[in-house]
Amino acid sequence: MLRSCAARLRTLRVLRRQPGDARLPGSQPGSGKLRSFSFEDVTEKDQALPKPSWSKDLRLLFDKFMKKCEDGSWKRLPSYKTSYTTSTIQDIRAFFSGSIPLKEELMSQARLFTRSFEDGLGFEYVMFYNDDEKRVVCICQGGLYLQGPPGFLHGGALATLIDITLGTNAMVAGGPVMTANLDISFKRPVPLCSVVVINSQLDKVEGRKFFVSCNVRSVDEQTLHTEGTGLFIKLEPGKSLI
Ligand SMILES: CC/C=C\C/C=C\C/C=C\CCCCCCCC(=O)SCCNC(=O)CCNC(=O)[C@H](O)C(C)(C)COP(=O)(O)OP(=O)(O)OC[C@H]1O[C@@H](n2cnc3c(N)ncnc32)[C@H](O)[C@@H]1OP(=O)(O)O
Repeated sequence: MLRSCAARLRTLRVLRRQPGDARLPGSQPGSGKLRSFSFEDVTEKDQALPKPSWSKDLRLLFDKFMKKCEDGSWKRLPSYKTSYTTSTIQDIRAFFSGSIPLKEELMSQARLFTRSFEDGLGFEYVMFYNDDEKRVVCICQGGLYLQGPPGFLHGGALATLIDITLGTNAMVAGGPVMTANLDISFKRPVPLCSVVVINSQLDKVEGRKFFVSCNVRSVDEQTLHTEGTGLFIKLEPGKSLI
Protein backbone atom coordinates (compact mmCIF):
# COMPACT_ATOMS: atom_id res chain seq x y z
CA MET A 1 0.00 0.00 0.00
CA LEU A 2 2.83 2.40 0.90
CA ARG A 3 4.53 1.46 -2.36
CA SER A 4 1.49 2.52 -4.39
CA CYS A 5 1.48 5.89 -2.52
CA ALA A 6 5.17 6.43 -3.32
CA ALA A 7 4.68 5.49 -6.98
CA ARG A 8 1.82 7.97 -7.22
CA LEU A 9 4.01 10.71 -5.70
CA ARG A 10 6.74 10.07 -8.31
CA THR A 11 4.17 10.22 -11.13
CA LEU A 12 2.79 13.53 -9.87
CA ARG A 13 6.31 15.01 -9.68
CA VAL A 14 6.97 14.10 -13.31
CA LEU A 15 3.64 15.55 -14.45
CA ARG A 16 4.17 18.72 -12.44
CA ARG A 17 7.27 19.61 -14.46
CA GLN A 18 4.95 21.03 -17.17
CA PRO A 19 4.03 24.52 -15.89
CA GLY A 20 0.51 25.76 -16.61
CA ASP A 21 -0.77 22.31 -17.50
CA ALA A 22 -3.06 19.93 -15.74
CA ARG A 23 -3.36 16.19 -16.04
CA LEU A 24 -5.91 15.02 -18.57
CA PRO A 25 -8.88 13.77 -16.54
CA GLY A 26 -9.08 10.00 -16.75
CA SER A 27 -5.52 9.62 -18.05
CA GLN A 28 -3.44 6.78 -16.65
CA PRO A 29 -0.66 7.66 -14.19
CA GLY A 30 2.64 7.90 -15.98
CA SER A 31 0.99 8.24 -19.40
CA GLY A 32 2.33 11.79 -19.64
CA LYS A 33 -0.90 12.92 -21.35
CA LEU A 34 -1.37 16.60 -20.63
CA ARG A 35 -3.57 19.40 -21.82
CA SER A 36 -4.28 23.00 -20.85
CA PHE A 37 -5.83 23.72 -17.48
CA SER A 38 -9.59 24.23 -17.47
CA PHE A 39 -11.64 25.61 -14.56
CA GLU A 40 -14.38 23.06 -15.30
CA ASP A 41 -11.92 20.23 -14.69
CA VAL A 42 -11.54 21.16 -11.04
CA THR A 43 -15.10 22.26 -10.31
CA GLU A 44 -17.29 19.77 -12.12
CA LYS A 45 -15.59 16.39 -11.82
CA ASP A 46 -17.11 14.14 -9.19
CA GLN A 47 -14.22 13.31 -6.85
CA ALA A 48 -15.98 10.45 -5.06
CA LEU A 49 -15.33 7.92 -7.80
CA PRO A 50 -12.46 5.43 -8.22
CA LYS A 51 -9.09 6.90 -9.22
CA PRO A 52 -5.69 5.37 -10.00
CA SER A 53 -4.45 6.64 -6.63
CA TRP A 54 -6.92 4.49 -4.69
CA SER A 55 -5.57 1.42 -2.93
CA LYS A 56 -7.06 -2.01 -3.50
CA ASP A 57 -8.75 -1.82 -0.08
CA LEU A 58 -10.53 1.41 -0.99
CA ARG A 59 -11.69 0.01 -4.33
CA LEU A 60 -13.02 -3.17 -2.70
CA LEU A 61 -14.91 -1.20 -0.06
CA PHE A 62 -16.27 1.15 -2.73
CA ASP A 63 -17.57 -1.86 -4.71
CA LYS A 64 -19.10 -3.33 -1.56
CA PHE A 65 -21.04 -0.14 -0.82
CA MET A 66 -22.03 0.38 -4.46
CA LYS A 67 -23.65 -3.08 -4.25
CA LYS A 68 -25.60 -1.90 -1.21
CA CYS A 69 -26.82 1.04 -3.30
CA GLU A 70 -28.47 -1.26 -5.83
CA ASP A 71 -31.71 -1.72 -3.83
CA GLY A 72 -31.88 2.00 -3.05
CA SER A 73 -31.30 1.66 0.70
CA TRP A 74 -27.88 3.34 0.44
CA LYS A 75 -26.88 6.27 -1.74
CA ARG A 76 -23.43 7.37 -2.80
CA LEU A 77 -22.91 11.08 -2.23
CA PRO A 78 -21.05 12.85 -5.06
CA SER A 79 -18.35 15.33 -4.05
CA TYR A 80 -16.72 18.25 -5.84
CA LYS A 81 -13.69 20.44 -5.30
CA THR A 82 -15.92 23.42 -4.71
CA SER A 83 -19.55 23.75 -3.67
CA TYR A 84 -19.62 27.32 -4.80
CA THR A 85 -20.13 27.49 -8.55
CA THR A 86 -20.64 30.98 -9.98
CA SER A 87 -24.37 30.39 -10.35
CA THR A 88 -24.89 29.59 -6.66
CA ILE A 89 -22.69 32.29 -5.11
CA GLN A 90 -25.54 34.84 -5.16
CA ASP A 91 -27.90 32.37 -3.46
CA ILE A 92 -25.29 31.55 -0.84
CA ARG A 93 -24.62 35.23 -0.15
CA ALA A 94 -28.34 35.80 0.30
CA PHE A 95 -28.60 32.77 2.59
CA PHE A 96 -25.88 34.16 4.83
CA SER A 97 -27.32 37.68 4.65
CA GLY A 98 -24.19 39.24 3.14
CA SER A 99 -21.93 38.03 5.97
CA ILE A 100 -19.45 36.18 3.70
CA PRO A 101 -16.31 38.35 3.74
CA LEU A 102 -14.80 37.18 0.40
CA LYS A 103 -15.18 39.15 -2.82
CA GLU A 104 -16.85 37.45 -5.84
CA GLU A 105 -13.59 36.65 -7.63
CA LEU A 106 -11.95 35.01 -4.62
CA MET A 107 -15.16 33.20 -3.74
CA SER A 108 -15.20 31.50 -7.14
CA GLN A 109 -11.62 30.31 -6.58
CA ALA A 110 -12.24 28.92 -3.11
CA ARG A 111 -11.83 25.15 -2.78
CA LEU A 112 -13.21 22.65 -0.36
CA PHE A 113 -10.28 21.99 2.02
CA THR A 114 -10.58 18.21 1.81
CA ARG A 115 -10.51 18.25 -2.01
CA SER A 116 -7.55 20.62 -2.36
CA PHE A 117 -4.74 18.09 -2.60
CA GLU A 118 -3.51 16.33 -5.69
CA ASP A 119 -4.97 12.88 -6.22
CA GLY A 120 -3.78 10.37 -3.68
CA LEU A 121 -1.65 12.71 -1.56
CA GLY A 122 -4.38 14.11 0.66
CA PHE A 123 -7.91 13.01 1.45
CA GLU A 124 -9.44 10.30 -0.73
CA TYR A 125 -12.94 9.48 0.44
CA VAL A 126 -16.46 8.57 -0.52
CA MET A 127 -19.57 8.87 1.63
CA PHE A 128 -22.67 6.70 1.51
CA TYR A 129 -25.99 7.62 3.14
CA ASN A 130 -28.78 5.41 4.47
CA ASP A 131 -31.90 7.53 4.92
CA ASP A 132 -33.94 4.97 6.92
CA GLU A 133 -31.14 4.38 9.40
CA LYS A 134 -29.93 8.02 9.40
CA ARG A 135 -26.40 6.80 8.89
CA VAL A 136 -23.48 8.05 6.85
CA VAL A 137 -20.46 5.84 6.18
CA CYS A 138 -17.26 7.41 4.93
CA ILE A 139 -14.62 5.14 3.41
CA CYS A 140 -11.33 7.00 3.35
CA GLN A 141 -7.61 6.83 2.69
CA GLY A 142 -5.27 9.49 4.09
CA GLY A 143 -2.31 10.17 1.76
CA LEU A 144 1.37 10.97 2.28
CA TYR A 145 0.83 14.71 2.83
CA LEU A 146 -1.36 14.08 5.86
CA GLN A 147 1.37 12.73 8.10
CA GLY A 148 1.40 13.46 11.80
CA PRO A 149 3.62 11.10 13.81
CA PRO A 150 6.09 9.38 11.42
CA GLY A 151 4.15 6.91 9.28
CA PHE A 152 0.80 7.77 10.81
CA LEU A 153 -2.12 10.02 9.91
CA HIS A 154 -2.22 13.45 11.55
CA GLY A 155 -4.92 13.66 14.24
CA GLY A 156 -6.19 16.91 12.73
CA ALA A 157 -6.62 15.20 9.37
CA LEU A 158 -8.66 12.46 10.98
CA ALA A 159 -10.66 15.08 12.91
CA THR A 160 -11.38 16.77 9.57
CA LEU A 161 -12.67 13.54 8.07
CA ILE A 162 -14.82 12.97 11.16
CA ASP A 163 -16.14 16.55 10.99
CA ILE A 164 -17.21 16.29 7.35
CA THR A 165 -18.77 12.85 7.88
CA LEU A 166 -20.77 13.89 10.94
CA GLY A 167 -21.61 17.24 9.28
CA THR A 168 -22.83 15.49 6.16
CA ASN A 169 -24.99 13.21 8.28
CA ALA A 170 -26.58 16.26 9.93
CA MET A 171 -26.87 18.12 6.62
CA VAL A 172 -28.61 15.36 4.67
CA ALA A 173 -31.12 15.11 7.50
CA GLY A 174 -31.67 18.81 8.15
CA GLY A 175 -30.11 21.08 5.52
CA PRO A 176 -27.16 23.51 5.90
CA VAL A 177 -25.38 23.19 9.26
CA MET A 178 -22.18 24.32 10.95
CA THR A 179 -20.11 22.47 13.48
CA ALA A 180 -20.64 23.83 17.00
CA ASN A 181 -18.82 21.10 18.90
CA LEU A 182 -16.61 18.08 18.18
CA ASP A 183 -15.39 15.60 20.78
CA ILE A 184 -12.84 13.03 19.62
CA SER A 185 -11.07 10.18 21.43
CA PHE A 186 -8.01 8.91 19.60
CA LYS A 187 -7.47 5.28 20.63
CA ARG A 188 -5.10 3.72 18.10
CA PRO A 189 -3.13 5.63 15.43
CA VAL A 190 -4.07 5.23 11.76
CA PRO A 191 -1.20 4.12 9.47
CA LEU A 192 -0.62 6.61 6.64
CA CYS A 193 -2.12 5.46 3.30
CA SER A 194 -4.28 2.85 5.03
CA VAL A 195 -8.04 2.75 4.60
CA VAL A 196 -10.44 3.32 7.47
CA VAL A 197 -14.21 3.32 7.75
CA ILE A 198 -16.06 6.08 9.58
CA ASN A 199 -19.47 4.87 10.68
CA SER A 200 -21.73 7.70 11.79
CA GLN A 201 -25.30 7.93 12.98
CA LEU A 202 -27.70 10.71 13.78
CA ASP A 203 -28.53 10.18 17.46
CA LYS A 204 -30.90 13.03 18.29
CA VAL A 205 -32.42 16.22 16.91
CA GLU A 206 -33.52 19.00 19.27
CA GLY A 207 -34.84 22.00 17.38
CA ARG A 208 -31.86 23.26 15.34
CA LYS A 209 -29.38 21.00 17.18
CA PHE A 210 -28.25 17.80 15.47
CA PHE A 211 -26.30 15.32 17.64
CA VAL A 212 -24.21 12.85 15.67
CA SER A 213 -21.69 10.18 16.73
CA CYS A 214 -19.22 7.89 15.00
CA ASN A 215 -16.48 5.33 15.30
CA VAL A 216 -13.48 4.86 13.03
CA ARG A 217 -12.34 1.31 12.33
CA SER A 218 -9.77 -0.44 10.18
CA VAL A 219 -10.95 -2.19 7.01
CA ASP A 220 -10.96 -5.59 8.76
CA GLU A 221 -12.93 -3.98 11.63
CA GLN A 222 -10.44 -5.42 14.13
CA THR A 223 -9.00 -2.07 15.22
CA LEU A 224 -11.08 0.69 16.77
CA HIS A 225 -9.01 3.76 15.93
CA THR A 226 -11.22 6.58 17.11
CA GLU A 227 -14.60 7.55 18.53
CA GLY A 228 -16.27 10.92 18.12
CA THR A 229 -19.39 12.93 18.74
CA GLY A 230 -20.48 16.21 17.22
CA LEU A 231 -23.08 18.91 17.62
CA PHE A 232 -24.21 20.64 14.43
CA ILE A 233 -26.47 23.68 14.33
CA LYS A 234 -28.89 24.12 11.45
CA LEU A 235 -28.35 27.51 9.87
CA GLU A 236 -31.23 29.92 9.57
CA PRO A 237 -31.70 31.50 6.13
CA GLY A 238 -30.98 35.23 6.23
CA LYS A 239 -29.23 35.12 9.62
CA SER A 240 -25.77 36.70 9.53
CA LEU A 241 -22.88 34.50 10.70
CA ILE A 242 -20.86 37.39 12.12
C1 LIG B 1 -29.09 28.14 -1.63
C2 LIG B 1 -28.05 27.48 -0.73
C3 LIG B 1 -27.81 28.25 0.43
C4 LIG B 1 -27.11 27.96 1.42
C5 LIG B 1 -26.36 26.78 1.64
C6 LIG B 1 -24.97 27.09 1.52
C7 LIG B 1 -24.04 26.42 2.11
C8 LIG B 1 -24.26 25.31 3.03
C9 LIG B 1 -23.69 25.58 4.36
C10 LIG B 1 -22.73 24.87 4.86
C11 LIG B 1 -22.22 23.73 4.13
C12 LIG B 1 -20.79 23.47 4.41
C13 LIG B 1 -20.59 22.66 5.63
C14 LIG B 1 -19.22 22.13 5.68
C15 LIG B 1 -18.58 22.74 6.86
C16 LIG B 1 -17.60 21.82 7.48
C17 LIG B 1 -17.64 21.97 8.92
C18 LIG B 1 -17.01 23.27 9.35
O1 LIG B 1 -15.86 23.47 9.16
S1 LIG B 1 -17.99 24.42 10.10
C19 LIG B 1 -16.77 25.61 10.59
C20 LIG B 1 -16.47 25.52 12.05
N1 LIG B 1 -17.57 26.00 12.81
C21 LIG B 1 -17.78 27.30 13.02
O2 LIG B 1 -17.04 28.15 12.59
C22 LIG B 1 -19.03 27.67 13.78
C23 LIG B 1 -18.88 28.95 14.57
N2 LIG B 1 -20.09 29.15 15.33
C24 LIG B 1 -21.15 29.76 14.80
O3 LIG B 1 -21.11 30.27 13.69
C25 LIG B 1 -22.40 29.79 15.61
O4 LIG B 1 -22.10 29.61 16.95
C26 LIG B 1 -23.42 28.69 15.18
C27 LIG B 1 -22.85 27.28 15.33
C28 LIG B 1 -23.83 28.92 13.71
C29 LIG B 1 -24.66 28.79 16.05
O5 LIG B 1 -25.04 30.12 16.10
P1 LIG B 1 -26.58 30.55 16.04
O6 LIG B 1 -26.64 31.99 16.41
O7 LIG B 1 -27.18 30.16 14.76
O8 LIG B 1 -27.24 29.64 17.13
P2 LIG B 1 -27.37 29.89 18.69
O9 LIG B 1 -28.67 30.60 18.89
O10 LIG B 1 -26.15 30.47 19.27
O11 LIG B 1 -27.49 28.38 19.23
C30 LIG B 1 -28.57 27.55 18.83
C31 LIG B 1 -28.63 26.43 19.85
O12 LIG B 1 -27.40 25.67 19.79
C32 LIG B 1 -26.71 25.70 21.05
N3 LIG B 1 -25.27 25.81 20.80
C33 LIG B 1 -24.66 26.64 19.93
N4 LIG B 1 -23.33 26.46 19.97
C34 LIG B 1 -23.11 25.50 20.87
C35 LIG B 1 -21.92 24.85 21.35
N5 LIG B 1 -20.71 25.19 20.88
N6 LIG B 1 -22.04 23.88 22.28
C36 LIG B 1 -23.28 23.53 22.75
N7 LIG B 1 -24.45 24.10 22.32
C37 LIG B 1 -24.35 25.06 21.41
C38 LIG B 1 -27.24 26.94 21.75
O13 LIG B 1 -27.11 26.83 23.15
C39 LIG B 1 -28.70 26.94 21.30
O14 LIG B 1 -29.35 25.92 22.04
P3 LIG B 1 -30.88 26.10 22.51
O15 LIG B 1 -30.92 27.34 23.33
O16 LIG B 1 -31.19 24.88 23.26
O17 LIG B 1 -31.68 26.25 21.24
